[in-house]
Amino acid sequence: MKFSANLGFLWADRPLPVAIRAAKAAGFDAVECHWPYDVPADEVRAALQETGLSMLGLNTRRGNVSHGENGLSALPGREVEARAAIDEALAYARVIGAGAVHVMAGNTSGPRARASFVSNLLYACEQGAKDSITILIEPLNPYNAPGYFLSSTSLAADIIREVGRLNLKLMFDFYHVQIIEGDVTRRVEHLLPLIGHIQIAAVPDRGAPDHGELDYRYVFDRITALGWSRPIGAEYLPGANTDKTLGWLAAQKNASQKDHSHV
Ligand SMILES: O=C(O)[C@@H](O)C(=O)CO
Ligand SMILES: [Mg+2]
Repeated sequence: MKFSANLGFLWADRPLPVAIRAAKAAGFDAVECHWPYDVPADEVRAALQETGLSMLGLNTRRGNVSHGENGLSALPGREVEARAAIDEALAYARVIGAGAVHVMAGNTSGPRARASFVSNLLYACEQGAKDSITILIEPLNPYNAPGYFLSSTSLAADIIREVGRLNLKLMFDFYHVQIIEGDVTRRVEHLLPLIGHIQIAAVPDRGAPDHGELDYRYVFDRITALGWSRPIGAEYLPGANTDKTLGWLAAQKNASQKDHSHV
């Protein structure tokens, strides 16, 4: 199995280029991030080139975070800002060679919000398709993201079908999906054709994926059996020292080496 370090959480205590090097040293196969915009894209690209890691994805800006905003793309009347955030994310992704942009919906609800989201996603898909960039949408649970528009995988699947673009995909974060809906391994199987990226964390504390109510050894076996071979995003809260939380990664790497030596 392959894993991507989410540098929004892992090694978040250091500048992004340094965190990229730490992920390489720890044995990750790729990296991903949340909002890299304070760091010049050239510096990130240089660290990626030096380590040979790919940045899988990044998020659009959330808007006015101090006022509780958590994305702009489903907010009626905010289309100009939403599209500027999409343009900014796509431009950054192009410079660093990132394959995906997560378009954040925001805190809202109702039919006008849905229409705004669909229209902004169509825009994002059209712009992203020029450089083969995938657009991701991610349901977030109500504890971490109260009032977030995209509140379930079924709503996400409906919207993906309505937008009808091949480069619009679901970000299936086991942490959120377990809290929102449960039944995670049946759900990942059912939604597989729509899924563009998978993320993991322990539930309910969002720590390393080695404890809590989900047994990730079982989850990893199921995902592998379904044919998923792309890196899985480790998006968990490591506390003060990320390097001390990586026992689960070493265990997975050892297990895959043993599987290969038996072939
Ligand atoms: O799960 C999350 O919170 C993230 O994947 C994210 O991109 C938005 O907060
Ligand atoms: Mg996530």
